[in-house]
Amino acid sequence: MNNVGNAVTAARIAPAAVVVGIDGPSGTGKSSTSKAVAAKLGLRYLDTGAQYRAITWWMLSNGIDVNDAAAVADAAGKPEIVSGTDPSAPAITVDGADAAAPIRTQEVTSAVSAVSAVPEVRTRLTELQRAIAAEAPHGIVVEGRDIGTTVLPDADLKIFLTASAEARAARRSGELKGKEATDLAATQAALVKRDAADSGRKTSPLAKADDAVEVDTTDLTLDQVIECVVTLVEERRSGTESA
Ligand SMILES: Nc1ncnc2c1ncn2[C@@H]1O[C@H](COP(=O)(O)OP(=O)(O)OP(=O)(O)O)[C@@H](O)[C@H]1O
Ligand SMILES: Nc1ccn([C@H]2C[C@H](O)[C@@H](COP(=O)(O)O)O2)c(=O)n1
Repeated sequence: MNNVGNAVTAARIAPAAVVVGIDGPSGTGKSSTSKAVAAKLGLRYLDTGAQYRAITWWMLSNGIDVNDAAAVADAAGKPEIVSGTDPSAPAITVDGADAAAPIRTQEVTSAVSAVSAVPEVRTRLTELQRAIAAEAPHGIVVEGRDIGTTVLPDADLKIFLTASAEARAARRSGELKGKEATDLAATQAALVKRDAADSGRKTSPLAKADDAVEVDTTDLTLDQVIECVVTLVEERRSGTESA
């Protein structure tokens, strides 16, 4: 076969790039599911929550009052945030410094909803997220709170994960065991409070897109959720699913 023939065959065989948005409240399994689905399907992966955490960490490290929306807005353009998109080794740097560990502290978790509610922060990160998604050669799984509604409204597939507050708190407590005291009721209260703040803000709140597929993960294992999403992506790619 000549070069033109090879190129035509390759184009027929290679699946088109696919863009998947996965949203949902905290602890529903977005990160675990997104990473696994991306790895299985050879797609890139973007954790937009890590970006909101990174900008929050920068604000705290630079003495910005995170409850002063005007101060946060003024500083929103200053930090340089770089996200890796390898699902097996997600990375994030702020001004060249590795931010993977510091963005997971309780201090950042408590402050992130206030910083995320500032429109200038959202505009900046939304632009960054769209640019990263546009550059993914075979497609990408992007997880967050507003991917289906705002960041990538034309995504090929939108998933909205849910789970009961009890199940989510139990999952989180399992993660914390041995590291911090695990008070299930306090963990659940903190989750519910952060969800309320994220759902209640004016600019691109946590919400299910009208055309998203809702998956309740309360009684599903992580493997079952991953399998479900992989099947939905494959159906979407082959055009066999009902719209
Ligand atoms: N279906 C499931 N069954 C049991 N445990 C799960 C399930 N899905 C995820 N988990 C576990 O729950 C914890 C939270 O999952 P994960 O971090 O993926 O959630 P998330 O939605 O990304 O949370 P956040 O928005 O707070 O980052 C992890 O320890 C993960 O292993
Ligand atoms: N698209 C997004 C992603 C995240 N956020 C905010 C709201 C969350 O509470 C916070 C941390 O996210 P997590 O690491 O828990 O996924 O970031 C948002 O507003 N929009």
